[in-house]
Amino acid sequence: MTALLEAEGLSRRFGGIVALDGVDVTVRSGEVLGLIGPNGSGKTTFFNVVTGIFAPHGGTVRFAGEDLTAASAQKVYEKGIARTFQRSRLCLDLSVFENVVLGNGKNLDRGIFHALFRRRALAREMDAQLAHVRALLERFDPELARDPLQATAGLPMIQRRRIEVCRALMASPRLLLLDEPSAGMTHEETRRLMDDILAVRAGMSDLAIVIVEHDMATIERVTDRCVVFNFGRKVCEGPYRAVVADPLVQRAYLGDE
Ligand SMILES: Nc1ncnc2c1ncn2[C@@H]1O[C@H](COP(=O)(O)OP(=O)(O)OP(=O)(O)O)[C@@H](O)[C@H]1O
Repeated sequence: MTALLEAEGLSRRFGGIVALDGVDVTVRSGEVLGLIGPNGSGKTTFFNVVTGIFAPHGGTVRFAGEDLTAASAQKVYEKGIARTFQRSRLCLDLSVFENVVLGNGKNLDRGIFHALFRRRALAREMDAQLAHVRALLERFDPELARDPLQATAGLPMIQRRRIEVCRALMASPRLLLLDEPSAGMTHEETRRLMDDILAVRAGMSDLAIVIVEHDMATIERVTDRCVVFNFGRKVCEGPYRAVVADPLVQRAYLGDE
């Protein structure tokens, strides 16, 4: 598998806190990489720096051979990296369809004149979008696909997570970053969501996924490889079984005693 994302020596500080301290992380095309580590070890900061939310204070980010160091969030997204957030980012007043289609800004941004004077073309595009959203939702949950115009408020957490993942996939990314998808869900809901994500990914063989997750059963089940952070540094990488057996990783989680 070829390298899709190559982060080298990535650093980021917040005042006196060194959230990322020169980490090297490579993500290969088509793999599922688990990014794990104790609270505050820099996992979300890594996502934020890679996706252009925060500029790095050192190091480089290359994606598909292109330098994306300090690129804007919009550019990173256009180049094919999509993400979900730890806390739900849905607009609860909007419908399921509207929430998902927000992820397709790349293709819908035609400007006000298109909307005002090319009404028929716009209607055709909206119909195509609806069909696309429906097809995507169908792969996650036929229940959601049956009524994409239903309100998002009131849906259970697992449906909201599915909508967020669909929104990220609407951009047809090559790399999907999932930040604690199990947050706020039961073990059973997490298992079902991960089953869905893996099933969808089976039809997208080149899609690489990086998943930040505290639920180790999920990490063990879905990842090909793991990278472990502690205090902003990479302490270990390898298959799940090897990393959990590593004394440095055990010390990171359990302390020195
Ligand atoms: N915007 C910010 N401003 C100030 N400090 C921040 C900011 N973002 C992260 N930090 C700090 O950087 C360190 C790493 O945080 P980060 O959220 O990346 O860790 P994490 O591994 O994702 O943690 P968790 O598993 O709890 O989500 C922490 O000490 C955190 O308080």
